[in-house]
Amino acid sequence: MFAFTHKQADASLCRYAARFSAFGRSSGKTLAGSDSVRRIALRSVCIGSQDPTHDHGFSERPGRQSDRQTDGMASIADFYAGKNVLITGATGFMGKVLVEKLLRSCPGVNTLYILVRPKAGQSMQERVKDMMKCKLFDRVREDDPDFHRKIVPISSELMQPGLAISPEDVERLTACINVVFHCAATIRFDEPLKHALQLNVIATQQLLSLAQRMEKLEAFIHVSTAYANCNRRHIDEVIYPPPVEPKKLIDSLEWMDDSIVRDITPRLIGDRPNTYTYTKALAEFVVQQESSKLNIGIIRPSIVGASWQEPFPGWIDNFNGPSGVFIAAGKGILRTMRANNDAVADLIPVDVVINLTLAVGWYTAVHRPKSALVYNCTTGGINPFHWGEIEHHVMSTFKRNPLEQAFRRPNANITSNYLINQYWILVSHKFPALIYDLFLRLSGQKPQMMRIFNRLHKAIGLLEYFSSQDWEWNSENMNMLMGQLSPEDRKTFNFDVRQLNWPEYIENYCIGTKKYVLNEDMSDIPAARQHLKKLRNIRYTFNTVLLVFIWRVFIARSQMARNIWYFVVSLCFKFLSYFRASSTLTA
Ligand SMILES: CCCCCCCCCCCCCCCCCCCC(=O)SCCNC(=O)CCNC(=O)[C@H](O)C(C)(C)COP(=O)(O)OP(=O)(O)OC[C@H]1O[C@@H](n2cnc3c(N)ncnc32)[C@H](O)[C@@H]1OP(=O)(O)O
Ligand SMILES: NC(=O)C1=CN([C@@H]2O[C@H](COP(=O)(O)OP(=O)(O)OC[C@H]3O[C@@H](n4cnc5c(N)ncnc54)[C@H](OP(=O)(O)O)[C@@H]3O)[C@@H](O)[C@H]2O)C=CC1
Repeated sequence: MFAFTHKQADASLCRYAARFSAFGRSSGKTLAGSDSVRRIALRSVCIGSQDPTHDHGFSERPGRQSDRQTDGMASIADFYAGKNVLITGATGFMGKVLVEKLLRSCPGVNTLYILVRPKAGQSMQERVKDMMKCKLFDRVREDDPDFHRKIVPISSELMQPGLAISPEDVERLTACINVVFHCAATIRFDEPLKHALQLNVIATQQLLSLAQRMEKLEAFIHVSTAYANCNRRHIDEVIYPPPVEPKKLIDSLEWMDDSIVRDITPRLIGDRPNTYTYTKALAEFVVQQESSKLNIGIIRPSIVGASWQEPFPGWIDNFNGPSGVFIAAGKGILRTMRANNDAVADLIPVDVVINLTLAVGWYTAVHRPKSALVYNCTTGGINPFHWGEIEHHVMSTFKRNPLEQAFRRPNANITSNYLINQYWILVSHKFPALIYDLFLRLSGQKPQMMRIFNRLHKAIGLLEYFSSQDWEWNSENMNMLMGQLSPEDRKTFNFDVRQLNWPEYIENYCIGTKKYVLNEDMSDIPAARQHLKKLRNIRYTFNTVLLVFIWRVFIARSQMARNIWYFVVSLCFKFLSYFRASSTLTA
């Protein structure tokens, strides 16, 4: 808990943020990367931590709400009616689905304030305009063509002190916001620690400080990840002690230059696979520290995939997690990957996560649990499906609905054996890439396949940790919440994954990657099939040429190879004659 006032907290966080922004520019003035410095650095940040908290009591928090609703069974849409909602990460994958669902299923919602930054040469307004044109919003557009009037973008760069929100906007938000959904984060697995800390932890801290100043705030919902504690096998709905006290880490990294931080990062993150899961765990702790002052809910989704039902099946807009793997396999580029066939593939559809998130917003505001409630949002313990089954359904879907301009016919296999995987990487990835690049060179083009494979191997390498083992998540709070919903809300905000039909979901997911990520037209499938036939003919021709070449090099030149060849051929011939004779006899 912070022992100082909100204003002081803000000032101190702004200082951290300002110092962090200066890090990249200050490398010349900081200490050199000697071993002793690294040791001191590590010692200064590795400290003991607290006990887990799991308090399900409910409390009154005086002075937080002006127009509180107390009827636990009131509908979720009714709760959001007239409310002002603040959303971070609204331009991201999950944020967009959250905005869409709020507009569609809670038509009475007053205003959605979304924190957006200018990016890639586009102003904040242009980005929001583009976002609202997205196909995802088709159903909302049909219901209310004027829906954009409810969306108010607020310029904000979360990496900056005070989140770079103007004083006028701060005033506006603190006066009217009822519910906050914090979705923004860097989800890259290779993010430098300082950057991940700045966005996932410090920005969260700053948002919490802002939230404390919101006069009408009823709930603060933080989106975490089920893998924040992936160093444990069994994960309960509690906030585990952080690997390090966030404030100490922030203070310690302050004086280190980027190269030292890079060197000590593996020691700091310890048994976590990347800076993403590490900083998300720290963020949970930071959020928990505010739970005596705010009504807080924490959602922990596992691997978020395409939509299951809403607004339509298979909606997806990025290459993250399994989507990139499915696409690479469908394009015939990815042929092998390390994954455990029998491990649970804990995918969760994005619409399920968003339905749960909105329900948690409602429940947290209405019931005000005494401490932050954590909701593990996973499928493995309820309706398990395995990577081996996923492989089968992905391959079968892409064979029936091929992607355009595939590199080879889709035929990917997963294996948990390192050596077998390395063998197939050599034979099925590197060798064809070399041949293709040779062909490109000879035809006067720039070679590119080897570069693509190197990037693919880097990406796959970062995912293997998650596809090679499984975890057990307790999801009591998700079940408890389901029991709290009215039958109507259970339908409108469905997060009951027992009803999920995996083969159908995976098929829609793969088709979704084709339609919405690659923007391919379903009417071009016959041409894509023709292309696969052409690839099959190229393969047959290539194999025949290879066989003739081997025959010329070895068989025609060596008596011993010729003898072995005749022996094998006569053996085959004898077998054939034997089977033909025995089948004639039985007939
Ligand atoms: C064998 C086949 C059968 C299938 C069955 C088996 C499947 C096993 C699948 C296993 C999946 C396991 C997934 C586990 C995930 C655990 C998740 C934990 C949950 C979470 O909380 S967070 C969400 C997950 N986060 C991520 O997935 C992020 C991972 N990505 C990264 O960290 C970086 O993107 C990466 C991989 C380091 C690459 O970085 P970089 O090289 O810098 O590239 P960019 O990201 O900048 O992308 C550049 C450009 O390329 C496009 N892109 C990215 N990936 C692909 C791809 N696979 N194919 C084609 N194109 C791709 C990307 O969109 C960018 O395009 P722009 O136009 O935007 O420039
Ligand atoms: N996808 C998944 O599989 C899972 C995701 N999660 C969690 O869900 C949340 C949302 O993830 P997802 O939607 O997939 O992620 P995305 O990467 O799609 O979206 C991230 C969002 O954060 C915003 N953001 C990032 N950096 C900044 C910044 N410096 N200033 C302002 N905004 C910024 C992005 O804005 P911009 O468009 O400007 O970049 C974007 O809106 C995250 O908290 C993530 O940890 C949890 C489990 C699984």
